[in-house]
Amino acid sequence: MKTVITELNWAKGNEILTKVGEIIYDPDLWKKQDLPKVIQDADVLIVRNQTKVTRLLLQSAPGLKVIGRLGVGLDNIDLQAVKDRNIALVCAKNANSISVAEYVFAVMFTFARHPAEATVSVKQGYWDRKRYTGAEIYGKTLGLIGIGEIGTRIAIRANAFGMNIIGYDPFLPPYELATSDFGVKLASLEEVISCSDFISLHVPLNKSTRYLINKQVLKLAKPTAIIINSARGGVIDEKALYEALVSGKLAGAALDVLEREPPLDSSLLELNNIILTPHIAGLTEESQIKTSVMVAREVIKVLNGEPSSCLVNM
Ligand SMILES: NC(=O)C1=CN([C@@H]2O[C@H](COP(=O)(O)OP(=O)(O)OC[C@H]3O[C@@H](n4cnc5c(N)ncnc54)[C@H](O)[C@@H]3O)[C@@H](O)[C@H]2O)C=CC1
Ligand SMILES: O=C(O)CCC(=O)C(=O)O
Repeated sequence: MKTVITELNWAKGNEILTKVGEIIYDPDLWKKQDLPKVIQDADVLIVRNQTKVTRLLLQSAPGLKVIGRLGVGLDNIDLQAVKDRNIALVCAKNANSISVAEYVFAVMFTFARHPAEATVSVKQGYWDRKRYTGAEIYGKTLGLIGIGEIGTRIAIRANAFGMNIIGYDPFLPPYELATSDFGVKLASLEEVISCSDFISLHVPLNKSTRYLINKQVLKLAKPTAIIINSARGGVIDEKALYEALVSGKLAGAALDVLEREPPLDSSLLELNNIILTPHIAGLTEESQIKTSVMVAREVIKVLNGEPSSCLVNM
């Protein structure tokens, strides 16, 4: 069995795969011209979010049986092409949800208390306590757009901090709501945007969510609101976001994901009321060990014809 891993993976997962066959592991392979050649005799292809798994790329791997996704977002994979070829697709369901949830709290607290900025000012010799008067997140309203694996984990934690939680997710199966179990009051997109102090996005990027947060929607937000995007870049219209942040219609944004990664010359880079991180919300040591082991084990299960709870239904 030959497995090709085209992006960064943690050693534990690679060790499991090495025991059952040959592995080619090159964290930069996703951007190399010879990618199609390297995968031509592969049985398994393991990717993260940068490899573009197109119909054309799949054509260069006629014997491909399984694709493993070291994460959960599937927007870099042509799902129809995978289905047409009858290739199994497994993802690391849940493995990075806690890490993303904790990232959301990291940025909410950063906006509420400004620890990094205050550190800079102390190092510069200031002791300006009034300037760094913060705000509590207790009693504030958190609006969740998408209440799946990540959204629910955020809700559980937000409850512990005494936040009010509202959420928009039109695709939740009725039995799951029971979101009251997580303290989420369901509302329309418009209500969530207009009532929230913090708005956090947790939807996949697809046709229904591209530019879900656009100029019209942003107009509804409180001028004091902070928007957090750790889902996918295309979920927010970045031009509209820039205008809202510059004109004071929105107080701030934290973006872990962008339409173009890295952003290079984006006007968002000029802003002071923004936190920008390089797609690391789900990237912790713990989540990545879990991810690498989960994908390796589930890929092997699929190859052995055993059921896998990480198989993507297509
Ligand atoms: N920045 C990072 O490092 C990471 C980013 N992600 C992103 O977060 C996304 C969500 O991850 P999970 O919570 O694990 O996925 P999930 O599939 O468990 O939850 C997604 C939720 O979004 C809802 N949804 C779908 N379309 C919607 C729409 N138009 N409006 C409102 N809700 C909608 C679904 O019903 C579902 O409940 C991933 O697809 C991925 O793109 C995930 C992990 C790490
Ligand atoms: O794939 C990655 O490296 C980041 C995690 C992510 O975005 C995802 O799981 O969808």
